[in-house]
Amino acid sequence: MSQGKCPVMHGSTTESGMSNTEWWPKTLNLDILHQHDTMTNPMAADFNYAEAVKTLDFAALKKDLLALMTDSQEWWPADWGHYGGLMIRMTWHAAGSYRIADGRGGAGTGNLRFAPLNSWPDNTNLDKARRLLWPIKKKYGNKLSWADLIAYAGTMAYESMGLNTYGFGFGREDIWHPEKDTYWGSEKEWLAPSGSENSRYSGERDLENPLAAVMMGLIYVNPEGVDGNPDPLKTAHDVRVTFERMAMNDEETVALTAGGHTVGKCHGNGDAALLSAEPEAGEIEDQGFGWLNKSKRGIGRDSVTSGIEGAWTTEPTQWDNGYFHLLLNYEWESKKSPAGAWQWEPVDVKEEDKPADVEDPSIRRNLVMTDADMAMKMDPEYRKISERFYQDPEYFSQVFARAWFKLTHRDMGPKARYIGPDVPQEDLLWQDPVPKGNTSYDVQAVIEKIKSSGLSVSEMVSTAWDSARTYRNSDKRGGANGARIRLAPQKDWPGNEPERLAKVLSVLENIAADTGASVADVIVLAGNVGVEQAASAAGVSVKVPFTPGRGDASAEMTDETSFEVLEPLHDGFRNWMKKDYVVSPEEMLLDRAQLMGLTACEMTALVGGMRVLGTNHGQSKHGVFTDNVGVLSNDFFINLTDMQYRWQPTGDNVYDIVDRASGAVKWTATRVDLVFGSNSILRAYAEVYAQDDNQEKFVNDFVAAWNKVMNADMF
Ligand code: HEM
Repeated sequence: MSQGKCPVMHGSTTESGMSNTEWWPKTLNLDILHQHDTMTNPMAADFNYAEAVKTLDFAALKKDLLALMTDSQEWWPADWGHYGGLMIRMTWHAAGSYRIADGRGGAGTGNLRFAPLNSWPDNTNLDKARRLLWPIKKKYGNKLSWADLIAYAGTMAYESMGLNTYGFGFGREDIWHPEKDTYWGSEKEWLAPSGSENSRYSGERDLENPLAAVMMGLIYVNPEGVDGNPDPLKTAHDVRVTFERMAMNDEETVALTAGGHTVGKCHGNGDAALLSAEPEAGEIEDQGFGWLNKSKRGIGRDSVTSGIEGAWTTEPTQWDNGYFHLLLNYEWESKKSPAGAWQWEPVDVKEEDKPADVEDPSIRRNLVMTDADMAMKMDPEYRKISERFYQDPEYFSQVFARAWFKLTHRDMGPKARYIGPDVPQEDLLWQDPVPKGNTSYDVQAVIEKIKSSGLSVSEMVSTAWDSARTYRNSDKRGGANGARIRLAPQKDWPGNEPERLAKVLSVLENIAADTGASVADVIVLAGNVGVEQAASAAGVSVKVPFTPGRGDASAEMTDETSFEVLEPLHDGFRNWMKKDYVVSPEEMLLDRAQLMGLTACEMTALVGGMRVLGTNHGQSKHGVFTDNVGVLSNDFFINLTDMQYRWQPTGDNVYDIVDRASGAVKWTATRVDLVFGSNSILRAYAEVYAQDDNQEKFVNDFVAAWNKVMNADMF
């Protein structure tokens, strides 16, 4: 070893150097399909959180949390002796990263513990909130996930401050490493203003999808104003866009903002430059704490979080109607906080309206509003709602309690996943309710009727696939349960081939009516029958497992608009793309596979099977490189890896498969097909399936992956 070289091998142990995706930025990042597996999970493989949490002593937990709220600790004292504001902000920031476009983000996984969220500028000092909760987490152990505790703490904070909350469902299972699939934006700088490099904005302030926050490192809008310039009307635009992307309408938005800021305060009584780095960049001796003020006191009345300073209401530890009273009755002027941030302060404020200092009740402090709060007064629509809430505090409390419940549960999916004594009885439209389905019909009789219905393998398999493929693991929405493929808007989506769909559905609906099975079950059963027939044609006898019990949702149970985000704009499994997108078709395939909870291997088996089953959208001739459509053979992989052929681009993501010897065009393929031959990892899988003795393995793997898709939403 030459002198001066480090004796420790770099790479595997100490630093990662350049990753493959950095060397070759266009390479597919298959890692997104291999997250949260048993190797990263400290719990035993048979640990089932949903079962464990059922054994939690819910009453004791509630009591402990209520006690914690007013048990101020010297290392991070509670403002006015109450941690409610801090806990609520933590819960809101955990839940508020949810966005409807891809269902990612949200409080459902406990991702606030990990980068980047644990270190986002907007999440400053929420590390303190989690450390305050640690004794409770430690006490209840594996029966209580961090994700549930983070969501519940804010809810209990509201209870402790006098709000009658709407309910709570447990059941959020923790992840153990940061999510690799969530796109938070392309900017390379925290809080980069719009218009800077890789900006998320284009045109007339059009926010890139699926993003829902206006800046890298914020949950929603900039509290000082758009790009830091106070202007409540401009901020109103940002608030509306971002809250809509969190599934909130105007009324819910006003309720949440006002209800959030009815309690707690902003922290900016000091110099933000004195704070240490965020947790992920902190010194080792800080032990995961960030934003420490090591040179000055930096706690209590001297703490700095957002840089804005002051409380919104006179009694910030009580649930009351003070927010609207003050917002609507005072004139507000824009001022700078001690930390130099823009904020709004009341003109000629009455002494009795001023809140007390957080440490010394004999001192009175000034009130404050952020630019977003001012939007609740200045935007005409928001103002109408604010005035109604001001006039009717009881109505405000009810709307807020429901919106808070939605905020903290929206990414949990169906109500069947909620656990605990406080789950509300009522079915809510945003939960996409599905009635319980019949389980006592004669499954074999249904199968026989399907077999003699005259439907082709392609028709049965495509319909079942289309019914199930809307499922996304991110927020557990969509899927075959409910048979919403019969209803608007799904039945009319071009990706569902409405004409073919209507024909197949009319046959399957009759079978459902004759047998007592739900249409949802019959759709899946027909798909299974198609797969079994195609496997048998390939000489492999398989029985696709089936569990009955799906229900049929009605149009009244379906919020059409909210289903629009589930429309597949690309489905690489059916070789379909609605239009050209910025990202490549193969990246969209990966995105869909990730949302469906598939591994790269399962994705490969499914694509290979779907191609030979004749399920390409509109029976497109591209991608079907077999002479035996409808037979579940491994032909796709055999032909893909056969050096007898070469692949020639012909434009529009389409390729000719040319016989090298004769020069004849044998079949045609798409980019998505070719990725299974070109990407080194996917090719490795394709080679497995192309091997001479692996036809049966291929069928079994296809069936297992198929079954996973068909049952993904059975909770
Ligand atoms: C319109 C978007 C919103 C903006 C721009 C915004 C902005 C802010 C800012 C700047 C702070 C001060 C943080 C600090 O310095 O400690 C804050 C605190 C807080 N926010 Fe919001 N917020 C918004 C919406 C919400 C919502 C929807 C909720 C909950 C439903 C909420 C609940 C709270 C609470 C409870 C605090 C007090 C934290 C404490 O007392 O430590 N906010 N917010």
